Amino acid sequence: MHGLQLEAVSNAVLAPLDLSLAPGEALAILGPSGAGKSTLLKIIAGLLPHRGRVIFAGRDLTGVPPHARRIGYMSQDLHLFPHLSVAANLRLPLLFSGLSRREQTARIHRTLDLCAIAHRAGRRPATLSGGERQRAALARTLAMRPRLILLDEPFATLDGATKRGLWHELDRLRRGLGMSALIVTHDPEEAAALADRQVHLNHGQLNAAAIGTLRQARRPQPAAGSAYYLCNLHTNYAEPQNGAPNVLNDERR
Ligand SMILES: Nc1ncnc2c1ncn2[C@@H]1O[C@H](COP(=O)(O)OP(=O)(O)OP(=O)(O)O)[C@@H](O)[C@H]1O
Repeated sequence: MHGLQLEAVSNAVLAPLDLSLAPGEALAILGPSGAGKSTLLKIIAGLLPHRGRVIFAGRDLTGVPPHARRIGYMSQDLHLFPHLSVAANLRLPLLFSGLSRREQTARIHRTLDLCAIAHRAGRRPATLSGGERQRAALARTLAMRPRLILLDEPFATLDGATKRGLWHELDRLRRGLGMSALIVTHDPEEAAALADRQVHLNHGQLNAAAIGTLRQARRPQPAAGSAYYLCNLHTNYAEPQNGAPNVLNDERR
């Protein structure tokens, strides 16, 4: 099974960069404002033109529209539709999923439950607190059960206690659903809470010297005989052996 591979990806902001992400692995992207972190996520999500190749699960995504990438993307702005209820916001990505209406409804309720926001299913986003909106946006990102999620400063606007609670829940959910993640953050504590590895981006360039491992014990182990890679080397990993219960095993498709 393959994860994410970026091969010489570049645009006006980013210098050509190579990056690999193993299935089930979470990578934090740190760096100063204007470094190109959001730009990188938007390229992977299919929202910006670029040079080079984005390969996910063995498939070259060149020309593949965002909704067909099976990649969840949550921007800093959340982009919840204000005229729709929380539940209706979750239904939108599912319209492309091939699920029947009944299956969509079951998925929506299950996901709202998982994100502890089911009690706000009928509310419009403007009537929610900041933390509730973040949960709703996260639930929408997870509704289609993407194999990779791209989170751009997901909890930047929240207070410390709310943020820490959500870190824990997101980490549990991500592992339970077996998803990989790229998480843009300015906060080293958030990186440590959510990611297995981190990279630093500066002036559109990956800083290999600052690449580090955050969670040695929880990181997916390299396949026998393969060299552990950091930034520019590609290798195949074995499936993650994190021992986390798969809370949605029956839903993976
Ligand atoms: N639509 C755009 N048109 C022109 N320039 C842009 C556009 N979007 C971003 N940029 C520029 O690209 C550079 C990188 O922006 P990006 O949003 O990727 O940075 P970032 O690392 O995510 O910053 P921050 O941490 O402040 O969110 C910045 O100089 C920014 O001004």
